[in-house]
Amino acid sequence: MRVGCVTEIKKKEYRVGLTPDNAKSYVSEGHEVRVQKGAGRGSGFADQEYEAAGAVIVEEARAVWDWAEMIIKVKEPLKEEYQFFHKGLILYTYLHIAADEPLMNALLDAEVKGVAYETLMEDDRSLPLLTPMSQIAGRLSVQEGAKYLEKPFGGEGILLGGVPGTQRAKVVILGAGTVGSNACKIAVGMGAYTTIMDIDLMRLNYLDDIFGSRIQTLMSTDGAVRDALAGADLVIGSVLIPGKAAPKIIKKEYLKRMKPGSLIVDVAVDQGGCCETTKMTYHNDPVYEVDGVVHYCVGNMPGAVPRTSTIALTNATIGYGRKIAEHGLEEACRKYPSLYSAVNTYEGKITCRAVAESFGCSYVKPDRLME
Ligand SMILES: NC(=O)C1=CN([C@@H]2O[C@H](COP(=O)(O)OP(=O)(O)OC[C@H]3O[C@@H](n4cnc5c(N)ncnc54)[C@H](O)[C@@H]3O)[C@@H](O)[C@H]2O)C=CC1
Ligand SMILES: CC(=O)C(=O)O
Repeated sequence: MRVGCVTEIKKKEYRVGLTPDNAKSYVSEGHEVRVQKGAGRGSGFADQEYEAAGAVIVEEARAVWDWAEMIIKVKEPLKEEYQFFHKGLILYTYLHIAADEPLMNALLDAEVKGVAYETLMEDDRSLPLLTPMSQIAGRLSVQEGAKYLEKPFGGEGILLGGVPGTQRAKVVILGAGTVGSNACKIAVGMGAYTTIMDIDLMRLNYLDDIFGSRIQTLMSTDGAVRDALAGADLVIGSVLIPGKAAPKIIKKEYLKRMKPGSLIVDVAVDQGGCCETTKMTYHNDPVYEVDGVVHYCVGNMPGAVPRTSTIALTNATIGYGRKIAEHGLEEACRKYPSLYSAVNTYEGKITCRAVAESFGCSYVKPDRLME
């Protein structure tokens, strides 16, 4: 298969979809690999390393997109990239279509086979291609939260762990999955008074077993969320219903009950955000204020630590990518059926139920189209 990797063009995105080691794996299995010049630089990988691995470096993005049968990326394509879509192209990347109708339409119009990292679900309901970035974003959410609670950065000026004789900061984490549990680990480690909420009691049981009395677990109901926000210094939004737009569990009216200078880090912004006042921000200008509450809503948080993130992401994506390259998407799905869950668009149809439900559109099971 002809496998291509392009430079990410999202603002301050330094990750890359393919490392030189990954390129070597594809080449050694008989595939051809093209990489856009400089694609790996932000993650510390030089063009020469890709060449040594057997990849061909080309100057222009178009020379990769037009040639490739499969493009391996990190972030959802931006509007400038839609012109490169072509029929039958396998696009293996984060797509987050439920929050991006123009992208959905562009993929359907061009009949791209959109294989989304974030919806690939294994039999045990794990999300192996989302997990590594969620681990990173969860840990970063508290790190960034600590920074933007500092007065010079617009926050209320509270230290997460406090010092003897002062109040610790109150951290409320909404969603106890991968982002939430990683945020919890760091918040507890920094000495914050930490509450974590979910609708899944099993997740709360699990975290209670791990952290014991160092955390407060709470069932996430509308009233409990509203009350928890009232005393919070740092709120982390980490809810997910895979493939769907995030539920808006932080209502605008609740902000009025929050402390001036408190902070919401809405990690779920890539699925549209779990707060009614969330708007996507970027690393170069990550925060804004609504009703005195600071919002941090960066949709590519792991892009801030690209060396760690690229390696963590590609450790997970390479295995499925090699299966697709070896067998083609259709045969790979038949042999490894969990791959069907990643196919969001195919032959101009939406093939992910949750995405279709988010837009009230019809949905076709991908295996029916691939018969
Ligand atoms: N902004 C960024 O850079 C990044 C964003 N993310 C996003 O973070 C979000 C969370 O991802 P993961 O932790 O991996 O998902 P996950 O599936 O591991 O956890 C989500 C949790 O949310 C819970 N949940 C669903 N509805 C809820 C509600 N109404 N109240 C409370 N909890 C609720 C679920 O039960 C689940 O435990 C996703 O949208 C993901 O795409 C992930 C990585 C980077
Ligand atoms: C999950 C995702 O969209 C990211 O890591 O940027």
